Amino acid sequence: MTIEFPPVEPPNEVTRHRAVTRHAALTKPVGSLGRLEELGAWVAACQGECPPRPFTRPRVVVFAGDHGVARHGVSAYPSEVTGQMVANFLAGGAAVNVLANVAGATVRVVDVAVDSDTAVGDLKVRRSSGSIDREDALTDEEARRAVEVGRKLADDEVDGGADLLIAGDMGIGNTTPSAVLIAALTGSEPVAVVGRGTGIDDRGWMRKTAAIRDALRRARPVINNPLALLRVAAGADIAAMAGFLAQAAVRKTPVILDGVVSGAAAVVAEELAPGAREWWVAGHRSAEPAHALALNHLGLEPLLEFDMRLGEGSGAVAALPLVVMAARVLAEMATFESAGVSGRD
Ligand SMILES: O=C(O)c1ccc[n+]([C@@H]2O[C@H](COP(=O)([O-])O)[C@@H](O)[C@H]2O)c1
Ligand SMILES: Cc1cc2nc[nH]c2cc1C
Repeated sequence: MTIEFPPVEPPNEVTRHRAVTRHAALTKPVGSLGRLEELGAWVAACQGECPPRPFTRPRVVVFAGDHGVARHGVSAYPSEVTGQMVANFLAGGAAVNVLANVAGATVRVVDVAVDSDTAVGDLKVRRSSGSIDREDALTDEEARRAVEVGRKLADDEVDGGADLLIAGDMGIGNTTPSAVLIAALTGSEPVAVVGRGTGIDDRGWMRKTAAIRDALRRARPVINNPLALLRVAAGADIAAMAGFLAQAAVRKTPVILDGVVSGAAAVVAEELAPGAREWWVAGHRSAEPAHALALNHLGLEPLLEFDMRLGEGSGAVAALPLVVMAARVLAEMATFESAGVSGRD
C-alpha cells in the first residue's frame, strides 16, 4: 500500500556554484546581501540557469477542506467558515488575495474536502475528513485519490506556465491533524506540537491536546508508510497538498512553503518523494509550535519570522518579494568590471 513518485533530481549544483561566483563579481562587498545571496543561488540552481530568469507566473494554490475533529471543540471558529472563506477567496477578499496582488502572484482555490457545496468542487475527494482522534481521516482509496489530485494540480500548474508554486490552506480544525503528522514524523509529544490555531482558549487547548494525543496513538503504528499516515491522521486537503509539494519537486519547480499546515504536508511529502525538500524554501515561521519542529526536521531556515498564523499561503506570499529580489539581484546588478568599480585590495 504505497504510492510511487519518480526519483527527485536535486537542483543544479554547478549552476548554484556559478551563482556564488557571480555574486562575488557584483558591485557590493563580498557576502553583503547575506541570505539574499544564498536564496538567489537556490533560484539559479532550481532553474539550472545563472543569472536566473525573472519569475513570470508565481502561483498560489489554496487547498480547502474540513476536518471532523473540528466538531470536538479544537478550533475557535465553526466549520462553516471553510466554505464561506472559499467564496471569499473567489471574490478576492481574503488576505492572501491582497498579498498576492501586491507580490505579483495569482491565486487558485480548490475544494478538496469542504463540508458544503462550493463553486470549485470539481476535484472534491469527499465532504470533510474523519475525526482523527477516533477514526481514520480517509479510506485507502480516498488517500490515494487525494494525493493524485495534488499531483495533478502541480502538473496542471507547471504545464500552464507556473514557475514558482505556493501551497496555501483553508480548513477549520486543520492545525490539529497538522500537529499530529508533525509529531508522528519528528517523534514529538502532544504538548510540544499543540498550538492555539485560530485562537482557542485554555479549555480548547486541553481538548485539542487530548485529541492530538488520541490521534497520535492511532498514527504511530503507521509512521513508516506515508500513504497510510495520510489515511489515518491527515485529511484529503493535506494529502492533496503533500502530493502537490512532492510533484512540484519532481517537476523541478521551486516552492515557497507557508505555515504549519504546509509544513505538515511537506514532512509527509519528503517521505513520499525523498529529496523534494531541496526544491522548497520556508517563507516564514508560523506562531504554531509544531511548525518550528517541521522546519527543523526538513533542515529549512525560515525567511521571515513575523508571528503570522493565518494560513492561506499568506506567509509564503509575504516572503515572495524576497525570492523575486534575490533572483533579480543576480540578473540585473552591475559587476565591478562592467561598472568600472574597483574591487578588493
Ligand atoms: O499557517 C499556519 O501556521 C496557521 C496557524 C493557525 C491557523 N491557521 C489557519 O486557521 C485554520 C486552522 O486553525 P484551527 O484553530 O481551526 O485549527 C486554517 O484555516 C488555517 O489556515 C494557519
Ligand atoms: C476568518 C478566517 C479566515 C481564515 N483563513 C485561513 N484560516 C482562517 C480562519 C478563519 C476563522
